[in-house]
Amino acid sequence: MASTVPVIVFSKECMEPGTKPWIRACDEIVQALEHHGCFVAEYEGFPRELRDSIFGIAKELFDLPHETKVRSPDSAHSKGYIPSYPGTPLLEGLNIDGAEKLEACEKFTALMWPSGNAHFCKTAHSYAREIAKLEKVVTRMVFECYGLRQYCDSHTESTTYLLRILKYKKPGENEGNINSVPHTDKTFLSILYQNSVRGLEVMTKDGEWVTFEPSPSSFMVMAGDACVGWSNGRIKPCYHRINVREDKLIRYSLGVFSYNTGAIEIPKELIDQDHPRQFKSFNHLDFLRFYDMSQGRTKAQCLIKAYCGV
Ligand SMILES: O=C(O)CCC(=O)C(=O)O
Ligand SMILES: [Fe+2]
Repeated sequence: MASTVPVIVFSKECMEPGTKPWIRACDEIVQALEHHGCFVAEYEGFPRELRDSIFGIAKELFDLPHETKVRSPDSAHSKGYIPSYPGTPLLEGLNIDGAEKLEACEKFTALMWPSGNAHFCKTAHSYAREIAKLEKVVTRMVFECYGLRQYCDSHTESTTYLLRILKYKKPGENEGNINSVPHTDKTFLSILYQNSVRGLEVMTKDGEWVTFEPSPSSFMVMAGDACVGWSNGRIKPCYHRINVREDKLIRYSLGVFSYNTGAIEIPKELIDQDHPRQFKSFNHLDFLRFYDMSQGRTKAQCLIKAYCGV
């Protein structure tokens, strides 16, 4: 039988800490992350105005001339402009680092539109904040499920978010489809949202590739390498790739990636006889520098063991 990725409904009640639906969701999320490294969040409260406007601002952004897009600061770990490369001619991406903060969105908008674009700025910022809110709920549920509520606030306070906006162009006559290298993200958690053009595939525990079925309220939540390390290996990394087969339309995808700006300690509560320590404590941003220095395809693999495994 084909594998499936668990779907978890985030109703209004379920987002209220301590309610029965909350407690049930905590359990389901940890089960999903331990087995598959991912789950689909059906986020019922995702605001309609964002559903209606988010892909419009993505289009507006990529429609800007190349000379404008390259103004985006090109810093480390794929945080600047990702132009279409010869190897991946159909992919283009732009990143807003710290997009949960209004100033970061304002700065980015001013670079792209020196005469201003308030609609872009407001929409990108509201989107990043909304998904950061969802990420915080998921994170708190994971901490609570493991009995680690006392560590959650300091973790959340030192979390920052990168908003990545991606465009996969339709292939021309003699161009093949897009098929990216399977990889894990170097994040704590990644939350992906996309338009109706399928393309995201995640590997389930049975080693099968499962295609994410997009819908206006569906988000793919994936564990990144930092979450694997923090959980002492209980949570699995999520291998994923992009395989766009629908060649008639443009695929837009938005990623909200969480990173911790401080040290990540492996909670002592997650280390016992059955789960001996697998990782040393690590600094997430130093881990990203290690990723930047790693070579070629090894970068795509789950690197946390190589970085701080014991
Ligand atoms: O296009 C997507 O939906 C995902 C892109 C991705 O995996 C990444 O940016 O790490
Ligand atoms: Fe990814």
